[in-house]
Amino acid sequence: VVHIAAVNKDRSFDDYQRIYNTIAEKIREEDEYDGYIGYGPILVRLGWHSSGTYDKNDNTGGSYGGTMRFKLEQSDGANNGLGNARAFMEPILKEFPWISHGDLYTLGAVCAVQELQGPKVKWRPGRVDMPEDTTPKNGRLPDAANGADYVRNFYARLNMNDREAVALTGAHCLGRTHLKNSGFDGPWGAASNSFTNEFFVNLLNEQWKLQKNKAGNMQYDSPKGYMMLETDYALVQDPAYLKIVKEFANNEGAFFKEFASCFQKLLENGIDYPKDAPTYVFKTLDEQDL
Ligand code: HEM
Ligand SMILES: Nc1c([N+](=O)[O-])cnc2ccccc12
Repeated sequence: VVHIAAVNKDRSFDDYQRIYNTIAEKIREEDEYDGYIGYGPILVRLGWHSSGTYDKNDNTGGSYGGTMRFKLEQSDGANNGLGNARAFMEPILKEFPWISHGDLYTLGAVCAVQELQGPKVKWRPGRVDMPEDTTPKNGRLPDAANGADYVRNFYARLNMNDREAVALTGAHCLGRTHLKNSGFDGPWGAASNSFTNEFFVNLLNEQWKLQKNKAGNMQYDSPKGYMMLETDYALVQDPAYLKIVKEFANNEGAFFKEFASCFQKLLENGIDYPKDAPTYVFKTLDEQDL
């Protein structure tokens, strides 16, 4: 399968910055969502899950076709709860009907990372909505009840190495798990809406206890009420991963640099960009004094 980015000559950087600003202002405005965590984290998850179906072996899945808009993909249990993110995006699609779903879902994720004080993430337009029958089968997204070998294998399918895998999982500094969505619970209090290297600091500094949660699923809990999934904790069980966790815990800049490049790579997996395709770095609201 080949997906060529369609360069829309009628649209400029300003058109996309206007969409960015609309999303960013809506995140700011609707701050009460999910116990005042806000929509940032779930918008990051929407962009990630739109892209996480990619398979490097046959170049299928990924963000290009915007197939997250179809009920088959939405019915994947791993996507439970993302209806809130899609509902957030509905009025944006109405106001800017010219943007593809793939471009919107990935732009929203980049906007959320930047507005939550994360690194600047480069973004390129050109994804084209594909028909429903191109939707990848369910089951391509990862399952949290696994260890390091599974994690390494999963990320390899997305063409991600150890450093990229650790950096991407660092997005678990945002938001939280919800029993009704995934059967995992918490963290309470610690759930944050600012993008930092705290996930790695927590992994190294907290006492973690593997226990059954009230849904009967295994998760790691800490005395402070933090939690880690088994696939999170795998990053300190595997010696190669642990080395990178320590680097990112001690050097937030190194984490930000790696995250910025591999998040863009994740959101663009499977897409061929013509040489005249533009690359955009959006300004935050703060940078525009908005
Ligand atoms: C092995 C890989 C991964 C697994 C098994 C995993 C699993 C999960 C689970 C079970 C949840 C809780 C969902 C809920 O109950 O609402 C979650 C939340 C989240 N994940 Fe991951 N994840 C993985 C990788 C990633 C990556 C690569 C990113 C982004 C780069 C990411 C971003 C997020 C965010 C932002 C949330 C919070 C969403 C919210 O607060 O509503 N995750 N993840
Ligand atoms: N906030 C989180 C943490 N944490 O340490 O705060 C750990 N793992 C998570 C997994 C999914 C979503 C949020 C998480």
